[in-house]
Amino acid sequence: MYFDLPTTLSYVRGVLQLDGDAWNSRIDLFIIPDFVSLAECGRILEPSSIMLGAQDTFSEDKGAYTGEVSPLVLRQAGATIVEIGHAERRAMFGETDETVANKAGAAARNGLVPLVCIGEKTHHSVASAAVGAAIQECTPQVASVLAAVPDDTDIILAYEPVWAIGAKEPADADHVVNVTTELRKLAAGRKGTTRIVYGGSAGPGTFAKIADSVDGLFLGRFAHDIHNLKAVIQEVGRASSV
Ligand SMILES: O=C(CO)COP(=O)(O)O
Repeated sequence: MYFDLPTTLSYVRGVLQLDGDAWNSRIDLFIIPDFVSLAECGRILEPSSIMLGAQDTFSEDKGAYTGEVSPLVLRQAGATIVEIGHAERRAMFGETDETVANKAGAAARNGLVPLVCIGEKTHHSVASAAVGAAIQECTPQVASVLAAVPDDTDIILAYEPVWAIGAKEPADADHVVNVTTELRKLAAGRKGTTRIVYGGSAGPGTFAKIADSVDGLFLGRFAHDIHNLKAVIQEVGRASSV
């Protein structure tokens, strides 16, 4: 909800026009606009390989759930990804691990890639304690989702420590590496791909330091400026080609 409708559409057109060499075929880019803008964004992005996502979904496909948004309709409207359980949904709208898991199952049932946000609420000042506490808090968030989706579903886990969202700086690289390395083990042996992206004040310089343990970034405010977005994509391209 940072953008209004015209701003979203002009932003998406701008991303489409980014220089062709801003990213290479090894980088997947997704944009996740609000529900109302989604279908029009899909039409704009159609000629490109940029993926479209929704910011939430309901857990049922059809029925008496006035005001909710069906994962079936999201798929029909052009979404291929759906974000679930963002920290704001959990904090302000009462979403629990169970709600999130049900939504992830609904996304998978409809052929959408669930992009599930996980992350600890607070940050301990002692680094070693912070890692252990984060793993403890995130483990049930991940486990409940893995139990709710078929084993061959491709999923994305967005590790977003709540305290690092909307902050001045991203989480410390060592913290991200240590936590995501452990969380990745929970998905070992799955048939589907499990990608982990980092979010929370991510920007220039964030990816290179954590590239060994994460597959990408989930950019918020920093990406609102297309030039910033382009700079980060180029940086990710450099870091992932070495
Ligand atoms: O919540 C986020 C992405 O979902 C991160 O937002 P910021 O990068 O603005 O902190």
